[in-house]
Amino acid sequence: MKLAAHGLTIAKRLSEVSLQLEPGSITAICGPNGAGKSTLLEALAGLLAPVEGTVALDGISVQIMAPRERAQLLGYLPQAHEIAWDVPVRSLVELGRMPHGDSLAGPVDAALDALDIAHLAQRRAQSLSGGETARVLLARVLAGEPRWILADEPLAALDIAHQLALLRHLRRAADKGAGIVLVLHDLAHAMNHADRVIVLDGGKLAADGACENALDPQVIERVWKVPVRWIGEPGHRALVGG
Ligand SMILES: Nc1ncnc2c1ncn2[C@@H]1O[C@H](COP(=O)(O)OP(=O)(O)OP(=O)(O)O)[C@@H](O)[C@H]1O
Repeated sequence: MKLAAHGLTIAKRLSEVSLQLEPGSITAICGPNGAGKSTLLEALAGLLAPVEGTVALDGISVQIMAPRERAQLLGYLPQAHEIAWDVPVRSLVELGRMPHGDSLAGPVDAALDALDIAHLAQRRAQSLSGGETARVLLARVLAGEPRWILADEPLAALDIAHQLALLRHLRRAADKGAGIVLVLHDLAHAMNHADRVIVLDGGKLAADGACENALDPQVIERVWKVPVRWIGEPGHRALVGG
């Protein structure tokens, strides 16, 4: 099930972005602040109407899909990690099952385990730390077992151990056929863990391809305006100032 954007234009935010995303892989969307990353992700999730262009899942516009069907297929984690309801963590994660009309224990337990929050299941949601909140909201997305996971900065509030555990989990989901699309500021995580990187700059595609090419130091210097170089081995690279 392919997710494709065609000539996607959103006034002053995105300009003629076209791309086809493949299931079974991890795609990172990178770019400086204000480049349009969250806008692109929201549009891919069908939550933002484009001025021009289309977003389609296997040729069917995500805009015209019934919200319930769309939510079964596309799991979206927004950038703002806020929980409005002070309900127990487990109930919140169970909300991820809403598109399916059930609260099946299997996927809920799997999501709690994947995000290492099973021990928090009975805690009130608003008593959690920032990183715990982020993991709970991501667990809600995973509990819905969507075909696509679209997550805006899912690693931002997480410590390094939970970042790496989440990346391993997303890789396993991709290996089982899910399409994973992550907005990432950490270019080293993108380099080491994505199959493909899309670089946005000023609402336009600045690079799109294999990590080594899309995050070439020349691209980074052009887009982020900082001289850098990669050190370390493939899969374990670190970015340092050039
Ligand atoms: N609702 C909105 N109405 C008008 N402009 C918006 C709106 N939301 C975002 N923008 C603008 O669109 C541009 C792209 O925003 P977007 O949030 O997609 O960027 P981003 O790449 O995700 O940035 P960041 O790294 O800072 O999160 C920015 O200039 C932003 O100010």
